[in-house]
Amino acid sequence: MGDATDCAIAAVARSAQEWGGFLLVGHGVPMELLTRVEEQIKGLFALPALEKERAARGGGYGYGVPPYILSFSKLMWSEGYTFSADDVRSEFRRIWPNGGDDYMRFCDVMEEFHKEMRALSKKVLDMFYKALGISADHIGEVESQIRDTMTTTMHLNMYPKCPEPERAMGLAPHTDSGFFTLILQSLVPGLQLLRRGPERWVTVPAVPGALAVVIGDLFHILTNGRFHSVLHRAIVNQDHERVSVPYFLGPPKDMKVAPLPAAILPGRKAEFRSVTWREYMVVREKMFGKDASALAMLRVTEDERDAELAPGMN
Ligand SMILES: O=C(O)CCC(=O)C(=O)O
Ligand SMILES: [Fe+2]
Repeated sequence: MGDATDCAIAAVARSAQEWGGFLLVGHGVPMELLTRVEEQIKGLFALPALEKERAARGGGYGYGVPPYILSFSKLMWSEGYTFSADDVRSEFRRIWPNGGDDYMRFCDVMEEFHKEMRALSKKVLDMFYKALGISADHIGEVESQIRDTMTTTMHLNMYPKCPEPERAMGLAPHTDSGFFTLILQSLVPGLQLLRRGPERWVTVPAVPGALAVVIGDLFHILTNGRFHSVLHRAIVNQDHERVSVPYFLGPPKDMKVAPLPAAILPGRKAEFRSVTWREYMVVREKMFGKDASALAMLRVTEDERDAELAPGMN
Protein backbone atom coordinates (compact mmCIF):
# COMPACT_ATOMS: atom_id res chain seq x y z
CA MET A 1 0.00 0.00 0.00
CA GLY A 2 3.03 2.29 0.52
CA ASP A 3 3.15 2.82 -3.21
CA ALA A 4 -0.51 2.58 -4.10
CA THR A 5 -1.04 2.14 -7.82
CA ASP A 6 -2.80 4.71 -10.00
CA CYS A 7 -5.64 2.25 -10.22
CA ALA A 8 -5.96 2.11 -6.41
CA ILE A 9 -5.86 5.93 -6.21
CA ALA A 10 -8.61 6.19 -8.82
CA ALA A 11 -10.70 3.71 -6.84
CA VAL A 12 -10.19 5.77 -3.65
CA ALA A 13 -11.27 8.94 -5.47
CA ARG A 14 -14.35 7.27 -6.87
CA SER A 15 -15.51 5.67 -3.66
CA ALA A 16 -14.77 8.81 -1.60
CA GLN A 17 -16.94 10.81 -3.99
CA GLU A 18 -19.73 8.33 -4.52
CA TRP A 19 -19.91 6.48 -1.22
CA GLY A 20 -17.93 8.42 1.37
CA GLY A 21 -16.10 5.23 2.30
CA PHE A 22 -14.52 1.99 1.15
CA LEU A 23 -12.97 -1.27 2.33
CA LEU A 24 -9.21 -1.35 2.64
CA VAL A 25 -7.31 -4.61 2.16
CA GLY A 26 -3.58 -5.26 1.77
CA HIS A 27 -2.90 -2.53 4.36
CA GLY A 28 -0.16 -4.46 6.13
CA VAL A 29 -1.61 -4.49 9.67
CA PRO A 30 -1.20 -8.16 10.62
CA MET A 31 -4.43 -10.12 10.80
CA GLU A 32 -3.14 -11.90 13.89
CA LEU A 33 -2.92 -8.51 15.68
CA LEU A 34 -6.49 -7.63 14.66
CA THR A 35 -7.63 -10.94 16.17
CA ARG A 36 -5.84 -10.17 19.44
CA VAL A 37 -7.43 -6.71 19.56
CA GLU A 38 -10.88 -8.23 19.19
CA GLU A 39 -10.20 -10.82 21.92
CA GLN A 40 -9.04 -8.14 24.36
CA ILE A 41 -12.12 -6.03 23.70
CA LYS A 42 -14.45 -8.96 24.26
CA GLY A 43 -12.61 -9.60 27.54
CA LEU A 44 -13.04 -5.97 28.60
CA PHE A 45 -16.78 -5.91 27.99
CA ALA A 46 -17.18 -9.31 29.68
CA LEU A 47 -16.04 -7.79 33.00
CA PRO A 48 -18.71 -7.40 35.71
CA ALA A 49 -20.84 -4.26 35.26
CA LEU A 50 -19.57 -2.77 38.51
CA GLU A 51 -15.97 -2.93 37.32
CA LYS A 52 -16.84 -1.24 34.03
CA GLU A 53 -18.85 1.43 35.84
CA ARG A 54 -15.66 2.53 37.61
CA ALA A 55 -14.66 4.07 34.31
CA ALA A 56 -18.05 5.68 33.59
CA ARG A 57 -17.90 8.23 30.81
CA GLY A 58 -17.03 11.82 31.73
CA GLY A 59 -15.54 14.63 29.64
CA GLY A 60 -15.94 12.58 26.47
CA TYR A 61 -13.88 9.58 27.58
CA GLY A 62 -14.65 6.35 29.39
CA TYR A 63 -17.21 3.53 29.50
CA GLY A 64 -20.68 4.26 28.11
CA VAL A 65 -22.32 5.32 24.89
CA PRO A 66 -21.64 8.62 23.11
CA PRO A 67 -24.27 11.22 24.12
CA TYR A 68 -25.70 11.81 20.64
CA ILE A 69 -27.32 8.40 20.49
CA LEU A 70 -29.53 9.37 23.42
CA SER A 71 -31.43 11.72 21.13
CA PHE A 72 -32.82 8.80 19.11
CA SER A 73 -35.97 7.02 20.12
CA LYS A 74 -35.09 3.46 19.10
CA LEU A 75 -33.52 1.20 21.72
CA MET A 76 -29.71 1.17 21.37
CA TRP A 77 -28.27 -2.28 21.87
CA SER A 78 -24.63 -1.59 22.55
CA GLU A 79 -21.89 -0.85 25.04
CA GLY A 80 -19.00 1.47 24.28
CA TYR A 81 -15.69 2.80 25.54
CA THR A 82 -13.98 5.94 24.19
CA PHE A 83 -10.38 6.97 24.90
CA SER A 84 -7.46 8.92 23.54
CA ALA A 85 -5.20 6.41 21.82
CA ASP A 86 -2.11 8.05 23.38
CA ASP A 87 -3.36 7.53 26.94
CA VAL A 88 -4.18 3.82 27.06
CA ARG A 89 -2.19 3.11 30.24
CA SER A 90 -3.65 5.91 32.34
CA GLU A 91 -7.20 5.46 30.97
CA PHE A 92 -7.41 1.75 31.74
CA ARG A 93 -6.12 2.16 35.31
CA ARG A 94 -9.73 3.19 35.87
CA ILE A 95 -10.82 -0.37 35.06
CA TRP A 96 -7.81 -2.12 36.60
CA PRO A 97 -6.73 0.23 39.44
CA ASN A 98 -4.07 -2.22 40.64
CA GLY A 99 -2.64 -3.03 37.24
CA GLY A 100 -1.87 -6.76 36.91
CA ASP A 101 -1.54 -9.19 34.02
CA ASP A 102 -4.91 -8.50 32.38
CA TYR A 103 -4.22 -4.77 32.45
CA MET A 104 -0.73 -5.23 30.98
CA ARG A 105 -1.93 -7.54 28.22
CA PHE A 106 -4.79 -5.21 27.28
CA CYS A 107 -2.53 -2.13 27.15
CA ASP A 108 0.23 -3.92 25.22
CA VAL A 109 -2.19 -5.06 22.53
CA MET A 110 -3.91 -1.66 22.25
CA GLU A 111 -0.58 0.16 21.99
CA GLU A 112 0.68 -2.21 19.32
CA PHE A 113 -2.54 -1.67 17.39
CA HIS A 114 -2.27 2.12 17.82
CA LYS A 115 1.29 2.13 16.48
CA GLU A 116 0.35 0.16 13.37
CA MET A 117 -2.83 2.16 12.77
CA ARG A 118 -1.06 5.50 13.11
CA ALA A 119 1.46 4.58 10.48
CA LEU A 120 -1.36 3.32 8.27
CA SER A 121 -3.37 6.54 8.77
CA LYS A 122 -0.58 8.61 7.25
CA LYS A 123 -0.48 6.33 4.23
CA VAL A 124 -4.24 6.60 3.86
CA LEU A 125 -4.04 10.40 4.11
CA ASP A 126 -1.41 10.45 1.37
CA MET A 127 -3.70 8.30 -0.78
CA PHE A 128 -6.47 10.84 -0.23
CA TYR A 129 -4.13 13.68 -1.17
CA LYS A 130 -3.18 11.89 -4.36
CA ALA A 131 -6.84 11.17 -5.07
CA LEU A 132 -7.45 14.93 -4.83
CA GLY A 133 -4.66 15.54 -7.30
CA ILE A 134 -2.07 16.63 -4.71
CA SER A 135 0.97 14.52 -5.53
CA ALA A 136 3.73 13.62 -3.07
CA ASP A 137 6.15 16.27 -4.38
CA HIS A 138 3.51 19.01 -4.25
CA ILE A 139 2.42 18.59 -0.68
CA GLY A 140 2.26 22.10 0.77
CA GLU A 141 2.63 23.48 4.27
CA VAL A 142 -0.99 22.96 5.32
CA GLU A 143 -1.08 19.42 3.97
CA SER A 144 2.09 18.49 5.87
CA GLN A 145 0.88 20.19 9.03
CA ILE A 146 -2.29 18.11 8.90
CA ARG A 147 -0.24 14.98 8.31
CA ASP A 148 2.08 15.69 11.27
CA THR A 149 -0.52 16.74 13.82
CA MET A 150 -3.44 14.33 13.25
CA THR A 151 -4.87 13.15 16.57
CA THR A 152 -6.41 9.77 17.29
CA THR A 153 -9.34 8.78 19.39
CA MET A 154 -10.36 5.15 19.72
CA HIS A 155 -13.79 3.87 20.43
CA LEU A 156 -14.70 0.29 21.27
CA ASN A 157 -18.20 -0.92 20.44
CA MET A 158 -19.72 -4.13 21.69
CA TYR A 159 -23.10 -5.20 20.32
CA PRO A 160 -24.42 -8.21 22.24
CA LYS A 161 -26.78 -10.70 20.59
CA CYS A 162 -30.22 -9.13 20.47
CA PRO A 163 -33.41 -11.17 20.91
CA GLU A 164 -35.45 -8.75 18.76
CA PRO A 165 -33.00 -7.09 16.38
CA GLU A 166 -35.66 -5.37 14.27
CA ARG A 167 -36.83 -3.43 17.31
CA ALA A 168 -33.36 -2.18 18.24
CA MET A 169 -30.37 -0.42 16.67
CA GLY A 170 -26.71 -0.94 17.51
CA LEU A 171 -25.66 2.61 16.80
CA ALA A 172 -27.97 5.33 15.45
CA PRO A 173 -27.30 6.89 12.03
CA HIS A 174 -24.57 9.53 12.25
CA THR A 175 -21.61 10.95 10.41
CA ASP A 176 -18.19 10.90 12.05
CA SER A 177 -17.09 14.43 12.84
CA GLY A 178 -13.31 14.31 12.19
CA PHE A 179 -11.22 13.68 9.07
CA PHE A 180 -11.66 9.95 8.53
CA THR A 181 -12.12 6.74 10.50
CA LEU A 182 -10.56 3.32 10.05
CA ILE A 183 -12.94 0.68 11.38
CA LEU A 184 -11.99 -2.81 12.44
CA GLN A 185 -15.08 -5.02 12.65
CA SER A 186 -15.72 -8.62 13.73
CA LEU A 187 -16.49 -11.15 11.03
CA VAL A 188 -20.13 -10.35 11.67
CA PRO A 189 -21.65 -7.74 9.35
CA GLY A 190 -23.51 -4.83 10.95
CA LEU A 191 -22.02 -1.60 9.62
CA GLN A 192 -24.24 0.07 7.01
CA LEU A 193 -23.59 3.13 4.84
CA LEU A 194 -26.33 5.29 3.38
CA ARG A 195 -26.06 5.19 -0.39
CA ARG A 196 -27.54 8.18 -2.19
CA GLY A 197 -29.82 8.34 -5.21
CA PRO A 198 -32.13 6.57 -4.39
CA GLU A 199 -31.32 6.45 -0.69
CA ARG A 200 -30.79 2.98 0.76
CA TRP A 201 -28.75 1.35 3.53
CA VAL A 202 -25.97 -0.87 2.22
CA THR A 203 -24.22 -3.38 4.50
CA VAL A 204 -20.42 -3.27 4.48
CA PRO A 205 -19.27 -6.88 4.03
CA ALA A 206 -17.22 -8.35 6.88
CA VAL A 207 -14.09 -9.36 4.98
CA PRO A 208 -11.31 -11.06 7.02
CA GLY A 209 -8.48 -8.62 7.69
CA ALA A 210 -10.17 -5.69 5.90
CA LEU A 211 -10.64 -2.26 7.48
CA ALA A 212 -13.56 -0.03 6.57
CA VAL A 213 -12.66 3.61 5.90
CA VAL A 214 -15.33 6.22 6.50
CA ILE A 215 -15.02 9.92 5.66
CA GLY A 216 -15.96 12.45 8.34
CA ASP A 217 -17.39 15.97 8.29
CA LEU A 218 -14.11 17.87 8.66
CA PHE A 219 -12.70 16.02 5.65
CA HIS A 220 -15.80 17.01 3.72
CA ILE A 221 -14.89 20.61 4.53
CA LEU A 222 -11.17 20.12 3.81
CA THR A 223 -11.90 18.70 0.35
CA ASN A 224 -14.53 21.37 -0.36
CA GLY A 225 -17.19 18.66 -0.54
CA ARG A 226 -15.39 16.56 -3.16
CA PHE A 227 -15.15 13.67 -0.70
CA HIS A 228 -18.34 13.41 1.24
CA SER A 229 -18.92 12.44 4.84
CA VAL A 230 -21.23 9.49 4.91
CA LEU A 231 -24.16 8.72 7.15
CA HIS A 232 -23.67 5.29 8.70
CA ARG A 233 -25.17 3.13 11.42
CA ALA A 234 -24.72 -0.29 13.02
CA ILE A 235 -27.45 -2.90 13.18
CA VAL A 236 -27.58 -5.87 15.54
CA ASN A 237 -28.50 -9.51 15.11
CA GLN A 238 -29.87 -12.43 17.05
CA ASP A 239 -27.11 -14.98 16.60
CA HIS A 240 -23.74 -13.33 17.10
CA GLU A 241 -22.23 -10.65 19.24
CA ARG A 242 -20.23 -8.11 17.27
CA VAL A 243 -17.28 -5.88 18.09
CA SER A 244 -16.14 -2.83 16.16
CA VAL A 245 -13.21 -0.50 16.72
CA PRO A 246 -13.39 2.87 14.99
CA TYR A 247 -10.00 4.58 14.96
CA PHE A 248 -10.88 8.25 14.52
CA LEU A 249 -8.39 10.61 12.87
CA GLY A 250 -8.84 14.32 13.18
CA PRO A 251 -7.03 17.63 13.59
CA PRO A 252 -5.95 19.00 16.97
CA LYS A 253 -9.14 20.37 18.59
CA ASP A 254 -8.25 24.04 18.04
CA MET A 255 -6.74 23.89 14.55
CA LYS A 256 -8.76 25.81 11.97
CA VAL A 257 -9.95 23.57 9.15
CA ALA A 258 -10.93 25.13 5.82
CA PRO A 259 -11.10 23.86 2.23
CA LEU A 260 -7.55 23.16 0.99
CA PRO A 261 -6.82 25.63 -1.83
CA ALA A 262 -5.23 22.76 -3.79
CA ALA A 263 -8.46 20.75 -3.51
CA ILE A 264 -10.73 23.48 -4.89
CA LEU A 265 -11.52 22.68 -8.51
CA PRO A 266 -10.89 25.31 -11.18
CA GLY A 267 -13.78 27.73 -11.43
CA ARG A 268 -15.06 26.87 -7.93
CA LYS A 269 -14.79 28.75 -4.65
CA ALA A 270 -14.40 27.65 -1.06
CA GLU A 271 -17.85 26.41 -0.09
CA PHE A 272 -17.30 26.12 3.64
CA ARG A 273 -16.22 28.47 6.38
CA SER A 274 -13.21 27.57 8.46
CA VAL A 275 -13.94 25.91 11.77
CA THR A 276 -12.10 24.10 14.56
CA TRP A 277 -13.18 20.64 15.65
CA ARG A 278 -14.14 22.08 19.04
CA GLU A 279 -16.37 24.74 17.41
CA TYR A 280 -17.84 22.19 15.04
CA MET A 281 -18.90 19.92 17.91
CA VAL A 282 -20.95 22.78 19.40
CA VAL A 283 -22.84 23.25 16.11
CA ARG A 284 -23.24 19.49 15.75
CA GLU A 285 -24.63 18.99 19.23
CA LYS A 286 -27.38 21.52 18.48
CA MET A 287 -28.35 19.54 15.37
CA PHE A 288 -28.53 16.05 16.90
CA GLY A 289 -31.91 14.43 16.58
CA LYS A 290 -33.06 17.19 14.18
CA ASP A 291 -33.55 16.59 10.52
CA ALA A 292 -30.73 18.92 9.48
CA SER A 293 -27.04 18.64 8.98
CA ALA A 294 -24.40 20.51 10.94
CA LEU A 295 -22.30 20.71 7.78
CA ALA A 296 -25.00 22.74 6.06
CA MET A 297 -24.64 25.37 8.79
CA LEU A 298 -21.05 25.96 7.70
CA ARG A 299 -21.78 26.45 4.04
CA VAL A 300 -20.88 29.85 2.66
CA THR A 301 -24.10 31.49 1.52
CA GLU A 302 -24.54 33.31 -1.78
CA ASP A 303 -24.86 36.62 0.11
CA GLU A 304 -21.57 36.10 1.88
CA ARG A 305 -19.90 35.27 -1.41
CA ASP A 306 -21.29 38.38 -3.04
CA ALA A 307 -20.09 40.45 -0.10
CA GLU A 308 -16.65 38.96 -0.52
CA LEU A 309 -16.61 39.76 -4.21
CA ALA A 310 -17.72 43.33 -3.75
CA PRO A 311 -16.31 44.53 -0.41
CA GLY A 312 -17.84 47.70 0.94
CA MET A 313 -20.60 47.81 -1.61
CA ASN A 314 -23.53 47.27 0.74
O1 LIG B 1 -20.06 -0.62 14.62
C1 LIG B 1 -19.71 -0.11 13.56
O2 LIG B 1 -19.35 -0.77 12.61
C2 LIG B 1 -19.73 1.39 13.39
C3 LIG B 1 -19.25 2.17 14.56
C4 LIG B 1 -19.32 3.65 14.33
O3 LIG B 1 -19.71 4.12 13.31
C5 LIG B 1 -18.85 4.59 15.38
O4 LIG B 1 -18.59 4.15 16.51
O5 LIG B 1 -18.76 5.81 15.07
FE1 LIG C 1 -19.26 6.24 13.13
